[in-house]
Amino acid sequence: MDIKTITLYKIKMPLKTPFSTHLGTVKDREGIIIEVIDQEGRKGYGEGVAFSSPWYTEETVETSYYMLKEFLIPIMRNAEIKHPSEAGRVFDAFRRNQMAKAALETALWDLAAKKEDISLSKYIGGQRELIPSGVVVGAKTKEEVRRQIEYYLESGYQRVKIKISPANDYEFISEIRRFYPDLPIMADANSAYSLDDIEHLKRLDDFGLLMIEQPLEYDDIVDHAKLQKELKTPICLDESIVTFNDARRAVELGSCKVINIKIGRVGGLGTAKKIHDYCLDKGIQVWCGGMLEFGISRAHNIALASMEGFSIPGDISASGRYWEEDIILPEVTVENGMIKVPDKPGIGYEINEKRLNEVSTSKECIAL
Ligand SMILES: O=C(O)CCC(=O)c1ccccc1C(=O)O
Ligand SMILES: [Mg+2]
Repeated sequence: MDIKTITLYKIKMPLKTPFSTHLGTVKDREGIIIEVIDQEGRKGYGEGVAFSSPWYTEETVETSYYMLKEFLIPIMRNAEIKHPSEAGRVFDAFRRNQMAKAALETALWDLAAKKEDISLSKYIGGQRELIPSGVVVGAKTKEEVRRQIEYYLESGYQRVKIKISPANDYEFISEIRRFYPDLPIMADANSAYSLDDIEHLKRLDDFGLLMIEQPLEYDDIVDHAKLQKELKTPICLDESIVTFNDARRAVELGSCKVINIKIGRVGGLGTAKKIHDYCLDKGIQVWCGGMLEFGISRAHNIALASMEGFSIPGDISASGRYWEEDIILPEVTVENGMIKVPDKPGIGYEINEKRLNEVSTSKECIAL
């Protein structure tokens, strides 16, 4: 792809409001921004979505940075990648580290679409011009949950996801149902339950949740299959799906009825597309997950969610949901619950250079 240089930025930005799950609270978001430049001066952007500590997956900002610098960028010197769809196979010479791989791979997709002078959405076969948006509430009290939901509904969001655990699930969801009997809600447990909680989880069936996300262990597909047989509420897998074969096996086992696709978690847009195509064929619903991301990953998510199978509103909210000022221009906005898919080349957003520099804690340019 004639790459000349790859620049890695580490950035850090405070969230507008802290985001809590039963696993902890995120106040400041650190991440990696990648800029690839080709011989003709075209620029492609990717974002590393690992967190500062390994609470969601085993990767961190520092481990993905290390992987990028020591292995993924060096292997590009020998591999001669002609199209971004080949990058996944090249990077799979190294085990896992999906978020590091996705950060670089998505930058190549942006660049390749820009070379063809079409939007990334069109480039990957997306069809939607508008995508439905959803918002996630990660709050500590039911009052906070109610206040946030009221605010987001006024802002036009039409689907709400709530973070739950055995300590607050019934309290939070019954409170929401009391005020919003018909609101489409989903609940994300981030592995807060075990099979011992089957009776407890059955009580949630009465609330008519769209789905419950990742109730059991982060690497499980066997116990989820047992649980799905007992629950009316559809199970959606997030953490358990890290590769295409994870998705295939989970579907074959009946571990879930829905899959949350995150580009970072599955190692890139190539695998994300492949999981989408497979699920569309098998009648498994998919939607696009979120990682409290900055604008570049948000833009990649929008392109992905423009594909046919993404019929359920994803965790793709406006830039302003998390940031005082994002690193892209224009920022992502939500109108009547929908996000407009950009039609400009590549990800379709410009980089807000001033903001990027303001929030950068380091910058390193590597020649290829
Ligand atoms: O709005 C978003 O970006 C996020 C949502 C979210 O639920 C999440 C945020 C950070 C880590 C994991 C998850 C998750 O989907 O489990
Ligand atoms: Mg989740």
